Amino acid sequence: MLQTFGVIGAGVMGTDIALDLAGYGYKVILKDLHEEVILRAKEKIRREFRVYQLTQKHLKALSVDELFSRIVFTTTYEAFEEVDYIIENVTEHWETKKRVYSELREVCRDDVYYAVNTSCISITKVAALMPRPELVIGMHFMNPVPLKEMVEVIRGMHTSDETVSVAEEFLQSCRKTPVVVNDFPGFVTNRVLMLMINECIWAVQDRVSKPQDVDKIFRMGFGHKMGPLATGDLIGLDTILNSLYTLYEQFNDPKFRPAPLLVKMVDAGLLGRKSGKGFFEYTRKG
Ligand SMILES: NC(=O)c1ccc[n+]([C@@H]2O[C@H](COP(=O)([O-])OP(=O)(O)OC[C@H]3O[C@@H](n4cnc5c(N)ncnc54)[C@H](O)[C@@H]3O)[C@@H](O)[C@H]2O)c1
Repeated sequence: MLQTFGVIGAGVMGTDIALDLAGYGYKVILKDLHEEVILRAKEKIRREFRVYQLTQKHLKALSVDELFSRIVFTTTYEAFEEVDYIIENVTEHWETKKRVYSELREVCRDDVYYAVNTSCISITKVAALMPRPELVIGMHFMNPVPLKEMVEVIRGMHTSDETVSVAEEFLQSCRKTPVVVNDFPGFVTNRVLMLMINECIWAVQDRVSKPQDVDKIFRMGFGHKMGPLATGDLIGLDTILNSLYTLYEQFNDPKFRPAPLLVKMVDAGLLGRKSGKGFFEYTRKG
């Protein structure tokens, strides 16, 4: 039975996943590189827990202390021999992910499952780094995790049927709906979403329209809950850029070339919500 989850990376996704899993009674070890990131993660989980409690029935009866008693915050791999399942959420950058998997294979038991939370990186390529590639699967959570029911589950070339079943059962235990797809650049979600966000950025760059109006067209014209540029800010513009580079390289297709305005914004540190400013401004970072 899966009891303890190692959640690697305490950024936008890792913090929400730790909160969500702990809310469903799982023990979580949340690891990032630096103490300051861990402190920010604690603060974010505490803040967001109160917000999610308003709408999530299962969180209403839980106190913040109970939630925190289920999460170990750390910058080391010390307790990782007790981990049954890894959910990896480090930066969308191949060399960064590669380093993390080379560390995990040294510290985790042989029977541990690995869920790669990635926007576009190949699950098959990550699995090739591991001694048992059949235990590696893609788990593309939607943001914000506690509010989004659908999870795109990606079957790598070597992912076993048992690994898929275990992933589906675990997600259902957290009231998620898994949709299983095959490993291909960007899967279904980001093959389409990244193109759409990028094309909207090109439209702003070409002065066709302002960010507010681009998003208004999608919200009011197409009934989207959130416009593409606000979605880009929510995801993180650095993650959008890295995803576009990956799609561009893997498909070898110029339709994925990032808009120079996106590159410039990332260079300037305008990353969206996590930095306080992207296409729109936010009163609080994170
Ligand atoms: N942001 C989204 O909306 C979203 C949605 C679905 C999937 N994803 C994917 O999830 C992954 C994480 O995205 P994010 O938005 O949380 O990124 P982020 O930049 O907010 O956080 C990444 C975290 O990883 C940490 N990290 C880097 N190297 C590490 C290491 N060696 N060990 C431990 N931690 C390390 C960083 O310090 C940072 O805190 C990416 O692959 C991304 O493509 C993101």
